[in-house]
Amino acid sequence: MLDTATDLSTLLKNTSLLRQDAYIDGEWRPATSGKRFDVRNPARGDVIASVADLSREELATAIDAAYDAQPGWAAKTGKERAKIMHRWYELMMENQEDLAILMTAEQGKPLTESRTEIAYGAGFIEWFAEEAKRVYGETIPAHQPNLRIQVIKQPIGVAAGITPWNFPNAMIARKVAPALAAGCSFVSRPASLTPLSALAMAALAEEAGVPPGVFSVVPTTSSSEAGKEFCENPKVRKLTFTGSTEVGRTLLAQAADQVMKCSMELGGNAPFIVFDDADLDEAVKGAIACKFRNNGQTCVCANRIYVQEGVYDAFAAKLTEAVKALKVGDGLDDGTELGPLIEPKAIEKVEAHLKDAREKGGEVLTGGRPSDYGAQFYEPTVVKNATQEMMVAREETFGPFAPLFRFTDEAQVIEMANDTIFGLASYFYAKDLSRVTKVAEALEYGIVGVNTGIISTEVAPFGGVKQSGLGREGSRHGIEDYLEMKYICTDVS
Ligand SMILES: NC(=O)C1=CN([C@@H]2O[C@H](COP(=O)(O)OP(=O)(O)OC[C@H]3O[C@@H](n4cnc5c(N)ncnc54)[C@H](OP(=O)(O)O)[C@@H]3O)[C@@H](O)[C@H]2O)C=CC1
Ligand SMILES: O=C(O)[C@H](O)CS(=O)(=O)O
Repeated sequence: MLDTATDLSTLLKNTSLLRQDAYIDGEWRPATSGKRFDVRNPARGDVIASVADLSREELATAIDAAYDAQPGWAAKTGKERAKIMHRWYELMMENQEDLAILMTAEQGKPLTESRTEIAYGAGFIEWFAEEAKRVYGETIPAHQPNLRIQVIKQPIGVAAGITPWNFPNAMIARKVAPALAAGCSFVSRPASLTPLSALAMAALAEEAGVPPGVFSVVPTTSSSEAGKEFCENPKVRKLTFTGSTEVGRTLLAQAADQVMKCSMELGGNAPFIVFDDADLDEAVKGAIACKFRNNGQTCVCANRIYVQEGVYDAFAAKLTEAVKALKVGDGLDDGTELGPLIEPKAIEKVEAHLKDAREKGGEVLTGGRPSDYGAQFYEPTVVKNATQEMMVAREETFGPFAPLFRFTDEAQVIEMANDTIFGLASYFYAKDLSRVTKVAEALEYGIVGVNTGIISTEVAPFGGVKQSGLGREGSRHGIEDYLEMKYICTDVS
């Protein structure tokens, strides 16, 4: 259990990872105003840190530093950037346990999940360290004998990132890694609920030899001011955001004035489909992993579970039994599988979706109430007889609420699954090869998990279609969003 910043540092082997000042241009700085904001442990609500609360003007100084440092960073060879990034990766993994403790302390997820996220985030730094060496151009046979045509790729310049509280390390790593690999500099504004992970990443980047100004972390509670500075400052050429579609729309509108290149990883409403030829035990395991990872607080969590008529009752019974066995508790305690939700409004959203489902015919099979464990805890919940008319079919729950919908055939379930403005992740369990091929092609989503509930990896292109976002993160594609393509036409006559 945690109750003060002092307690948090006593849990760490490397206490230098607990940083509470901003990291700008290679220096650790308090806000000039002296303002600070509290970071609380969501399991008990106790204050565990007090972090510098920067002004918009101070964010501008970080952008100035990024602008000044970027040419020197881009002038290094890809191999030189890769060497520094590899060292950063190594330091993240050497400090994995302390980074995981910091993450669980501020975000609440079980330590096992925090450890996994640190490896996932570090994996992006390792992956893009290698990609730094492979930013290839091309030559094109010219349309006239006296001309030579080249295409080269160059870093876009200063990139700015705004990230959410649910993956406080990996969402930053997924952006800063391709940016630095491409030769860009990066200013990171973490969620005010979870700044400690970002600041610890900066401490390790500094130790790894990332030059001053190339990577800065600017905590502030003025999120809208941060967004405006990033969108309006002419030195920023790239905005990358992960969070809700609502905020994504705001940022895209703000970035339009400068025609700024944007990457958007936004909201989702993932369908999880169980066909009558599925392995039901495997489907239950996949549903548990997909629905309850991070306590349902991920944009790729199953939000709607569709089960074919012939196996509905059997699947509902098996899933309910497995959900009842999930252990709710403090993320720092061994064996915890479901930690707290991040803040009171998250509890309110789960309660709203449950109330609406009950009013529209839903029947609770397990859970359906806050947990006695503590104010921010909720019993994992399964509801049967869910319908498309319910709120959960339109909105992301972002919590431990699993609604079971019935369907009869492929055409019907594909229509229901695609009936949403979102298009990030989708999942289905089936064995028939023809069915698997046709359904995977028919689902209007950027990501399709087939007979698996976990799709997150740095090696694949992560991103959504429709109103779930723009661009892809991870994979060999992820670096393209931080590069500009230049076409050179030379008359050699
Ligand atoms: N596609 C994806 O990969 C992901 C999508 N999401 C989606 O985000 C939502 C939950 O995450 P949540 O963090 O609440 O999402 P929000 O969109 O509310 O917040 C995301 C980040 O944006 C900041 N922010 C909020 N308002 C503004 C603004 N006007 N201008 C600039 N920045 C702003 C927040 O700051 P602060 O919190 O300090 O106010 C936070 O750092 C869900 O809809 C979820 O699906 C979340 C994670 C990943
Ligand atoms: O914030 C999220 O939900 C992440 O994008 C999901 S994942 O990348 O960790 O799967």
